Amino acid sequence: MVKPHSAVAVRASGLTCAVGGRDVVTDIDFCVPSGARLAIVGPNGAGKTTLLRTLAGIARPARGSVAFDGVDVASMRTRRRALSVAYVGQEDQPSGDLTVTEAVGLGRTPHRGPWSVADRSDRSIIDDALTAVGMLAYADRACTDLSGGERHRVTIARALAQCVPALVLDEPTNHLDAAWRLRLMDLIDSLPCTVVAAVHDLDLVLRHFDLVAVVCDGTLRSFGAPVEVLSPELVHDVFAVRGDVVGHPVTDLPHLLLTEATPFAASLPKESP
Ligand SMILES: Nc1ncnc2c1ncn2[C@@H]1O[C@H](COP(=O)(O)OP(=O)(O)OP(=O)(O)O)[C@@H](O)[C@H]1O
Repeated sequence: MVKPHSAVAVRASGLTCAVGGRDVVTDIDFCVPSGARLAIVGPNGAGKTTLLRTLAGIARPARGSVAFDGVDVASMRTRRRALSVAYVGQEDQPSGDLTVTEAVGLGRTPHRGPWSVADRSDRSIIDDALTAVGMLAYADRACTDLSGGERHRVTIARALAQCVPALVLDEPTNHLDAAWRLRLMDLIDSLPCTVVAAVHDLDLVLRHFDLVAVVCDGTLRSFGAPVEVLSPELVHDVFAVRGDVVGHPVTDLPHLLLTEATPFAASLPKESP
């Protein structure tokens, strides 16, 4: 099993994130305790990716700051940042020219000195990461010869091999089939690091995350425990759907059922006479 280094607390303070010269989310304040899992939810275009990229230090904040255990991410040198946080984007793909092992091995780069090659410990971590995502049997295959879901699992494995105290994942279940969606969530549950992930499936948020941040209309609409935040009223206001928490008939665990989306056409401007 891959053992990321110890977890960090992630704090956003007065954070405003911009893309294309436009502020997308403003004045975000929250703290994710060390080792906790935060889901970021919101409608399409709400600014989740923009916020995640800023949290991971890939984009600079327009205003405010992000700190890992009190250290400003924007002040970190590239290597220090790569030892602190791994980011997997929504559509990130391993480079086509590499084998699966080589692509996952990129996660070990920040841990090595210049000109050094992967040692036995690196190879063991790479194998563990591939095992965790069910891709060890594909280790010698070219990444070009993989399906979309398999490539995505390799990208997740690269982040696991980075062995960092914070993982930032944009839609981690993208491209995955039903079993791998659940396996990946169980894997994320088992990691000792802090996890921040944008997630569209609110039912997964309810069952797998300690905290949820709802981003809507450019602000942090709500933050807290999923079972408290994802009320029918909020789900209706933010997502324009009906959301009911119901007990699973076999396990009795709470699940969020989404039904009755407000027709989109109803919110289009009427044609003038
Ligand atoms: N490169 C860009 N230049 C200008 N505007 C952009 C750019 N990328 C995204 N945007 C806009 O910024 C806003 C936030 O985009 P972002 O990708 O952060 O949303 P999101 O919540 O992750 O959406 P989704 O759920 O669809 O993935 C959107 O209105 C989007 O159209």
